[in-house]
Amino acid sequence: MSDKILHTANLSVGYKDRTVLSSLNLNLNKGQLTCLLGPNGSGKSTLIRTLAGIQKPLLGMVTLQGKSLREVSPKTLAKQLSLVLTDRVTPGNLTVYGLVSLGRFPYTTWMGSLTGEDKDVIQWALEITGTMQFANRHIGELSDGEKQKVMIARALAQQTDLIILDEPTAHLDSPNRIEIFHLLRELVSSGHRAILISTHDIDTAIANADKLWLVANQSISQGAPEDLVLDGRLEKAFTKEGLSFNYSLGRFEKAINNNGLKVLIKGSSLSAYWTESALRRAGFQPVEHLPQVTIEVFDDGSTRKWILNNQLEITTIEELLTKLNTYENEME
Ligand SMILES: Nc1ncnc2c1ncn2[C@@H]1O[C@H](COP(=O)(O)OP(=O)(O)OP(=O)(O)O)[C@@H](O)[C@H]1O
Repeated sequence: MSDKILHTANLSVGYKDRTVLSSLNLNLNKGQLTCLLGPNGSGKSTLIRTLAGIQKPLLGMVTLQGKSLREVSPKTLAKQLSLVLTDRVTPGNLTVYGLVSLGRFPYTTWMGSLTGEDKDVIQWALEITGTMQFANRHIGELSDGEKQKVMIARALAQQTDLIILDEPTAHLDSPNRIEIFHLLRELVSSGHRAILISTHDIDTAIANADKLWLVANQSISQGAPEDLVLDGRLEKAFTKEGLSFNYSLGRFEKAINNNGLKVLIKGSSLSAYWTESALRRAGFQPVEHLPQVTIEVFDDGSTRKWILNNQLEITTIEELLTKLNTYENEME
């Protein structure tokens, strides 16, 4: 049995008089969480709609479980692929339980009655997504984060090996975003599912995805996040957005024309990491050579201190930044 759940061959996607992405030879594999990253308007939703069979390819083809998507009946498709579209309006008068049970539609009879097995699956979907506690509430009464988890529960109730989510973490706060990514990781860890999500959350995607699909030059580069970081493809894809990738902190930052004080940070503890983060935010330049100021960071797990230019002892990052500002002003 192949590990490939979905495959595209020379696929082009777009609209009648406009190709958005082309030459796409992509794979979604079992046991993998893939994140689709790209700037606004680069074609993520267009690709997702094409992979889900909602929109026709302009060229090439999509293969799902070894069969061309064109030949898969709607009922079979619903047993193989579930789709979560963030901005789709969900009827507020449905209860959470009612919405999640809609996920069982490919399996129920024409009368739509739920069997014991259907009910077990719904129960599992509610439990794993942590939405059981509000099963009887109406969708309209939920927060965005809760609603998003319910939409994922509905997709899970559909029991498909492929789940595609278009921006599932848009509108969510940081803890909820992390929780959703954590849930998606748990879902792929069972080994038989593949999950594709499109997101603007680059840092969380780098930390959690097994693979990235990176929109660049009207096509897509794919690879492990770390490979795309190290060979510079990730940074290149976002340079137009005015972002630069900070390789030591592993995250994107707004590219600034930085003429701040050059600072050498000595130390490799967690405190050194956060010192660098604070210094960059404040406009100082962490450097390896020819510093104007040297900071030694000490951290033995219980006490932290910073020694500025081998003399001045400082106990908080806030105080350190104040001292560096004073130092910089004196030098001008
Ligand atoms: N129905 C349509 N007809 C023609 N062009 C369209 C249509 N829908 C979207 N487009 C265009 O296709 C391009 C890709 O749009 P798409 O929505 O796929 O991008 P996206 O990467 O999902 O964007 P975002 O991150 O902003 O959601 C855009 O230039 C958009 O204007």
